[in-house]
Amino acid sequence: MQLSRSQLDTLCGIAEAAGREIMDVYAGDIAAWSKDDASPLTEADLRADRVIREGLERAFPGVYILSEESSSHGVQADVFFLVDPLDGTKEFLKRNDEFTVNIALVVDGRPVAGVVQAPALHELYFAAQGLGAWRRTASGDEPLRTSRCAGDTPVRVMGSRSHGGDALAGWLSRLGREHSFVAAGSSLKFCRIAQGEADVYPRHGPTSQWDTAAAHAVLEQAGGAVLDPSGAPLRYGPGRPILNPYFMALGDPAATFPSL
Ligand SMILES: Nc1ncnc2c1ncn2[C@@H]1O[C@H](COP(=O)(O)O)[C@@H](OP(=O)(O)O)[C@H]1O
Ligand SMILES: [Mg+2]
Repeated sequence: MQLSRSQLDTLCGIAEAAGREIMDVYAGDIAAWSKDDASPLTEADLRADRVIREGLERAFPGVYILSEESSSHGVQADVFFLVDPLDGTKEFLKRNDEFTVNIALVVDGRPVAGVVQAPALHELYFAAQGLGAWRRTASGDEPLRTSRCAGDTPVRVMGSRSHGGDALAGWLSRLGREHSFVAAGSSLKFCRIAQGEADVYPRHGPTSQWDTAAAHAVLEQAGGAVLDPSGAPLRYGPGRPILNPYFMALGDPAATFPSL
């Protein structure tokens, strides 16, 4: 299944509708409670999830949806939507604007299309196989292309605002090259690489499939890659562990960096 341009526009519209729900909650007092894994949940996650599920069911009837906030488990599907209605809930609660709506289409384990919307930043990233990768702002749509990472230039490293730790510090010391470090919440880290503003995002901590799939599609279509510790592209599916392995997202697939 390959999306047409109008189907990709439909996915963008669904993400924007979810973003409006999130911003509605963001405008008021935000009540939060803890999920089983101790991560936070808010009314915004649930409202965005409902809008996305309704939108996808209407536009793509019969296609399975695996969402962080609502899923039937144990389903085997070669074609499915992988959804994180609000990635960066901690950033949302801290009110630093770095949270995103994420919708990916996965076919045979690969994210073939993805939409990442940052409603508070008024940025929309979208991509699909055969249609390229794009960033939409108030100024219009611009095509995304990653940067090449020459060996003699400083490396621009992206990392989590909320999760990092000793493993990241160790990796930076093994990098052995001049570098800058920029923190960002949620899947925006992949998007910054997709738009050529950063080179690499080494993730040494847990993430789930829905945290990465949509932005993975954007980065791949912009010329980058998301690799597991063996150097193979990260893969997705309801039959796989929901937790991703550690990974490295990079703009220049030919660049060499220390292993995770
Ligand atoms: N212990 C853990 N287990 C699983 N996922 C975790 C985790 N700690 C952080 N994450 C994931 O990392 C995401 C945030 O990443 P970052 O810190 O880079 O912004 C969270 O997304 P949510 O906000 O959707 O829960 C969460 O899914
Ligand atoms: Mg998430």
